[in-house]
Amino acid sequence: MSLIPKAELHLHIEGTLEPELAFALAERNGVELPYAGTEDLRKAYLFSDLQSFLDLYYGLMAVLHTANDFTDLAEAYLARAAAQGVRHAEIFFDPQAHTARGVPIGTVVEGLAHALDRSEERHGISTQLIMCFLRDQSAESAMETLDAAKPYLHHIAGVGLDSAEVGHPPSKFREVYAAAESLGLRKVAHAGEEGPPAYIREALDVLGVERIDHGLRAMEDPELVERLAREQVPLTLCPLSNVRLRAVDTLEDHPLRAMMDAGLLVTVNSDDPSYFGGYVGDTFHAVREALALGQEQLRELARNSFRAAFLDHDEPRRERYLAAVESYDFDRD
Ligand SMILES: Nc1ncnc2[nH]cnc12
Ligand SMILES: [Zn+2]
Repeated sequence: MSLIPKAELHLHIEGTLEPELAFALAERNGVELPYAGTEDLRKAYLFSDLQSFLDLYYGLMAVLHTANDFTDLAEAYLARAAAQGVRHAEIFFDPQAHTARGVPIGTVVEGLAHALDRSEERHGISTQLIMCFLRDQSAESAMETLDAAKPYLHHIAGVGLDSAEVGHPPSKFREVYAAAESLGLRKVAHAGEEGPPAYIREALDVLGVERIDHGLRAMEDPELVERLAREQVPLTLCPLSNVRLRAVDTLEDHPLRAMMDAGLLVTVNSDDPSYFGGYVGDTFHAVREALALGQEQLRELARNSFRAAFLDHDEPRRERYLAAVESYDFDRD
């Protein structure tokens, strides 16, 4: 594991649901899970693509009901993240995956916010919350979700776009992103995970996003790479996720190093760490080993994470975090 101070910018809170917590919540809420136990559940974590993961990921959310459940989920993540060197976390959640099951958005946001509000004091991690629209649902549903979130916007920094990518281009969400912008929300979107480079361009040009989540397939389009490098558009890569969801064959084949060499502003993140075999400190360590990255490259990844973070409202904090990256002693790893 690498303890270098870092920001985590691509993390789905529902993807931190560990089997042990899932079973504890199932018992608390009287939910029957279709697995004999935690080991049986873990055995199901063999994915062939994004959709095969999403089916399990949405299914397991059945155990999340009360605000307290969401607090416990976020609290467990923050404790683990702190132990992995995370100093700042911008956390995704999927409101439609809960409202569709009858759990109101207020229950979700207030439950998460309860943990996030005490995160700095308990774990030394500053936090922000990013609400994602499910791109395989309709644009109308996304707009209804934004409307439903209005009483809770003091807890929400931005909007994102996730779920099954292919066939659901960013342009489908033009109006809801415009509405989010007029509410003062920051904008990011998953693009180029399984979808083509054209989706990355659309996310930038049609939605006006400030960061691209994944952006892996940008490497197929040299002109796009040149633009992303010139504009220093942050890409929140998730290498362990890409291996588990078969976007790349092995970690050794991951283009992270090539992307850094091309001058891209890349960050390394865990995506859904409970499902993909590691939290972000584990991910730093894994890419270091697989791609033979040096200390200066790890420092660059950590520096990039704070440069790409939504910390504009508190530049002195960003400077403190960056100073901690520069002075980090790798003997601690
Ligand atoms: N890697 C991923 N891609 C798209 N949607 C997601 N939701 C949770 N993880 C995701
Ligand atoms: Zn993701």
